[in-house]
Amino acid sequence: MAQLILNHVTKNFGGRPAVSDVTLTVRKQGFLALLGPSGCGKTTVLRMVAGFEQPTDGSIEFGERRLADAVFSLPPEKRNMAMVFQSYALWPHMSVAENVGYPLKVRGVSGEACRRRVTEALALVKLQDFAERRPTALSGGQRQRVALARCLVTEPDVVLLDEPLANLDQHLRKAMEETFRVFHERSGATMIYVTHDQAEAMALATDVAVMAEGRILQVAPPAEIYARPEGRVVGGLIGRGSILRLRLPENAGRQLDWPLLRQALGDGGQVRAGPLADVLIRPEHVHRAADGIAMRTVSCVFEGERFALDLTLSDGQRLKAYSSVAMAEGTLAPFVVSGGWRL
Ligand SMILES: Nc1ncnc2c1ncn2[C@@H]1O[C@H](COP(=O)(O)OP(=O)(O)OP(=O)(O)O)[C@@H](O)[C@H]1O
Repeated sequence: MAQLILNHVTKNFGGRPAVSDVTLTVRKQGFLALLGPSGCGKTTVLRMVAGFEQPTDGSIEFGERRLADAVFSLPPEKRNMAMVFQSYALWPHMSVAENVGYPLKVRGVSGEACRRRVTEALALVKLQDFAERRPTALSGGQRQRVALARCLVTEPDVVLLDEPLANLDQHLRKAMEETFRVFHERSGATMIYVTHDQAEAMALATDVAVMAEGRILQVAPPAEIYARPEGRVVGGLIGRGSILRLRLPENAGRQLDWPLLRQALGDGGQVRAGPLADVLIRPEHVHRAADGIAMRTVSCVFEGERFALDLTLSDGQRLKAYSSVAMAEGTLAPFVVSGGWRL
């Protein structure tokens, strides 16, 4: 299977750019999550890949094959791709098996071959016992699994998922994430998954691309983008944390350790001369310890497995932390910050 490549792709609607100069390679059999705030152009990227929109500029290739550019666009049905929407788009008058088999019927596959592929696809999403039901007699999660099975049955090269879990509750989303993971492993398809839920993106993807205002800001594997985000927007969007304005020594690297942070965070900031920088601090790097810097607890919220603290520094900046024990609001206590990342 080939790589999917977007090469300086731009899409304007009525002269206004929805997508600007996007260059992106989705490695073969990769699972790319496209993440970003509402209106940043995620769906437009997906629709251009699927063939429902044509780029205003740039090109889209699948391996050696050009799918689209400003003057040419291969029709969607010739791209061997499948798209899954948040609305499921199932036919209510057909049974689950008929819904799943429909794309095969359109392609002229019938009889035993069709039945076998439908059974296999339903087994993959664990719905083999629901073949004769109507979609209306299924839960939201089951309907989404039917939509996945229908997409899988044609063995597409690329699967495009547009916020497929947006209509499901938190518990079901977790269960469906597992289904997507298995689906990706077994199908071997290249997948692009649009979401504005960063936790979902991190849990599922082999690579995360962050978009804002029509542009790609960073593409990296989940652990990499979490540890080393580029800039305030990505740093603020991925994971939890606080972005502080700190004065750092001229020669500071990007990965900041406690001795350096102690100087930068110390009463009023002991580093006087260096430039001001945005520093991302993850809550799991803030611990209560006797040799730390005094911080005041503003709020303490029980989150089940731990407490989430909101702390203030002496200069008024806020810092998030986790704690295994409750802290009374207003308490002044010493905390160590074991790591930070200069954005
Ligand atoms: N057919 C269209 N005609 C005009 N403008 C459009 C069209 N489709 C999208 N846009 C505009 O392009 C921009 C990007 O929209 P898009 O749907 O790609 O964003 P998104 O990141 O998927 O948002 P959301 O997360 O809310 O679905 C928006 O400003 C939107 O209003």
